[in-house]
Amino acid sequence: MTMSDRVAVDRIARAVTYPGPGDSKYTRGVVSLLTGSARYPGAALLGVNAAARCGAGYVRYEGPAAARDLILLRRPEVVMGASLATHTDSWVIGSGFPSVSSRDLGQEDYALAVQLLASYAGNPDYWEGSLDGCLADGPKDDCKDGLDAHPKEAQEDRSRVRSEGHPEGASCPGDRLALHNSLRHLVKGTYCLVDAGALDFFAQAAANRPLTEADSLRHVVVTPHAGEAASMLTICGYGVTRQEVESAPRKYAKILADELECVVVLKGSPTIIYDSHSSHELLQLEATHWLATAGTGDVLAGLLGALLAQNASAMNKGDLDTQTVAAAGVFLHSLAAAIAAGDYNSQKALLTDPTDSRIHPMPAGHPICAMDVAQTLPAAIGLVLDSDWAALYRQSVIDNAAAGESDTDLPGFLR
Ligand SMILES: NC(=O)C1=CN([C@@H]2O[C@H](COP(=O)(O)OP(=O)(O)OC[C@H]3O[C@@H](n4cnc5c(N)ncnc54)[C@H](OP(=O)(O)O)[C@@H]3O)[C@@H](O)[C@H]2O)[C@@H](O)CC1
Ligand SMILES: Nc1ncnc2c1ncn2[C@@H]1O[C@H](COP(=O)(O)OP(=O)(O)O)[C@@H](O)[C@H]1O
Repeated sequence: MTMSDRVAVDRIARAVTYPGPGDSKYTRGVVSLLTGSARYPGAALLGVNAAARCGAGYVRYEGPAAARDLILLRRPEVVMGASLATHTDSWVIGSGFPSVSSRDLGQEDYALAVQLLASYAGNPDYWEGSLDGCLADGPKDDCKDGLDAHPKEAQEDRSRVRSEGHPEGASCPGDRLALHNSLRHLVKGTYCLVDAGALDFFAQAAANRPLTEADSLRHVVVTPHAGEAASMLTICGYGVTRQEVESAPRKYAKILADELECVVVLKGSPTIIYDSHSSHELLQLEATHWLATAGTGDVLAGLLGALLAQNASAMNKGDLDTQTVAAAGVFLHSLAAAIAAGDYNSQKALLTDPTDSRIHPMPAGHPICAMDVAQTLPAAIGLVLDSDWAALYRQSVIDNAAAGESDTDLPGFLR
């Protein structure tokens, strides 16, 4: 039976965190975005902007020169270059891709995309067929910093990937097996947000996965809109149109999540966040409709990637689940849009109980563009951190510390 709940601040506050004195840029979440294309460089800027503005410790970018130039002008804090060899807690793949093809992405980014997507799809062998005819060089060697922040085992995996390179560099079967194993291991401790032009490739790899590999899918969140969900469902063997998904989004979010065994964020109004592992459905009903404008999905992808990175260690310890983190991203996206648009109805509905009859209609705001949503993310995060629910959560952290844990884990303001 499907359990259903509204996405509300009490549910998601746990995934929105303060930095503490023990934090560094590495512990606050390293997110790597493989996004944008010569055709859609703007999508890359929107995603890195969102990731940087919502508190990731470190944002890396990999993509075409047009997007890199644009990003460096607007967000100089973003570090250029990301590969299998670099330390990362999460990947964002696909916003601004027309498709996953060497023609659209260039050979190196194509090779990186297929290896990552196939591995996260629980089908690490799938990339071999996809790379046929693509003469990829070894992974880029220009981004080795940050390795010390990960455990020794993961460092060894990255070193192996570096020295053995892409599949073409690993010619004998033993090398390939070792590389496969390293890729499998790398994707297990990290998270992946799959969006836009990477969704079909991911669905294809996941639909053909061997049953033994389903675990890596637990680390994946996919963010289709109705048209993209219809295409993914068709790949999974359901002949579904966009109109059918739009008319029954809850039904199709569940089918897609169950097929792929990952968290599905089916975007629209409402947005549905479905987790096949818990059979739990979360609904975001109160987003301002000013959000319906080009590029806001790219902002959501960057924001979700950053939240996955920030919460990776809590999720790996089992203290937090991927669906809650995904719901936190959708909530913050809606709240940031409501703030940007001056839509006080939406803001109040998000932060209080919408069935409360004391809520009176208020100004419904004005148009926004996607970059405005990225700009107001810090304010949205501040509101969540100031909410009663965040206070309650902080109190539970204090109580746990008082029950025997060291207070060095507490953020400074709590000690
Ligand atoms: N600034 C940038 O760089 C931006 C880059 N972006 C990037 O662009 C890429 C493409 O993503 P996307 O979502 O724009 O197009 P996609 O899903 O391929 O649909 C294509 C066609 O499907 C139709 N159609 C779909 N939905 C419909 C509907 N509800 N109602 C009616 N028709 C609908 C419609 O075609 P029609 O049916 O009219 O022939 C439409 O032309 C992706 O990588 C994304 O990240 C964008 O984020 C924007 C900002
Ligand atoms: N009518 C609406 N009301 C509220 N939010 C909406 C509405 N329509 C779309 N959205 C939201 O806007 C965003 C659009 O994302 P997407 O379709 O991927 O656009 P793009 O690819 O142009 O970035 C999603 O977060 C979606 O949930």
